[in-house]
Amino acid sequence: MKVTVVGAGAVGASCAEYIAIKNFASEVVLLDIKEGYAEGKAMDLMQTASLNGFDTKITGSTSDYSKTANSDICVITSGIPRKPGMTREELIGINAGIVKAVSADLIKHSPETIIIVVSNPMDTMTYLVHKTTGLPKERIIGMGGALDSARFKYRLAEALEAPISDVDGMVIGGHSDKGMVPLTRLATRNSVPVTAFISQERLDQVKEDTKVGGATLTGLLGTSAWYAPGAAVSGLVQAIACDQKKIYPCSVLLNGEYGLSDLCIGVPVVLGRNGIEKIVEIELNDAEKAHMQESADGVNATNGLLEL
Ligand SMILES: NC(=O)C1=CN([C@@H]2O[C@H](COP(=O)(O)OP(=O)(O)OC[C@H]3O[C@@H](n4cnc5c(N)ncnc54)[C@H](O)[C@@H]3O)[C@@H](O)[C@H]2O)C=CC1
Ligand SMILES: O=C([O-])CC(=O)C(=O)O
Repeated sequence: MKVTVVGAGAVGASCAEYIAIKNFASEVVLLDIKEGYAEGKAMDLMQTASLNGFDTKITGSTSDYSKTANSDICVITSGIPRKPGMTREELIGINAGIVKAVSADLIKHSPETIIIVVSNPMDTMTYLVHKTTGLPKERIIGMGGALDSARFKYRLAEALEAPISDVDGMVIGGHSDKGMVPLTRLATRNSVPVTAFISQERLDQVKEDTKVGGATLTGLLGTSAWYAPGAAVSGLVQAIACDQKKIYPCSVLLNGEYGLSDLCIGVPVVLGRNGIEKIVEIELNDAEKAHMQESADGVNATNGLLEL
């Protein structure tokens, strides 16, 4: 199993590290445009192999896509991150050109690959990859919901004063400060609805804290987060590589599911060796449907800024 990660910055390197530590891939190629940077990150990570007990071979490349040839999975993290006070959508001007060029270079050398898009604004970048590569829709996956759901569970556990392993919940919708739809109605603590333990008011606070999870970290760090994003990507990569058939909310091209078409937005999917093996349709209530439609309107507005 060969995995390429484009962008050896904060998220790309974290993602490569978690993939390696989980020890399921034979090879990870890190590629970056900055001379020597990916090679340096790869060497540093390889020097953790004997300490962390993995056999994955990590190599680096400066813009040489021949090194990525025949990758089973390619992850795109190249592009600029936001700074405090910015929205993800403001990154479109620079990141669209990068994502378009990178995805074209990747499929030239790995025509059968599955692409995972991370660069922001992620739902729109995922849509761009669909529009410009023509890869089958099962093989283009945007990562956002896995991360947002992890943050939701963190906030739920905090509010419930419960261990995170006792908590389950999912965030669908767009990966944006306003567009996320944390499904509080379906969140549980060990199969018991969380509303049995906390007030609606506290749950609403959990929902709001989840939606601004990325912005909160950007305010604290001065740039956006990387540990949980890297871990979330590694989860998707592992689900595909190991044919786990796990359900993760991912940004995928919809064709009528959830009453939406011609956009990529977060919905639960089954991930396996073929990429997106099934889109899971949950029965939403009226408020959730309205929130999902608002979220889709936001994603469509950003998609409208693309020069296709
Ligand atoms: N979807 C999600 O949940 C998340 C998305 N992100 C996004 O991921 C992206 C990367 O974030 P960070 O790693 O923190 O940024 P970073 O600045 O640390 O790393 C980005 C890397 O991309 C490289 N790069 C730029 N243009 C390139 C090109 N044409 N080819 C190859 N490499 C190129 C840069 O040299 C840099 O090393 C940002 O757009 C950020 O908003 C970050 C966290 C979560
Ligand atoms: O907040 C950002 O800009 C990066 C990101 O998508 C996240 O951490 O959720």
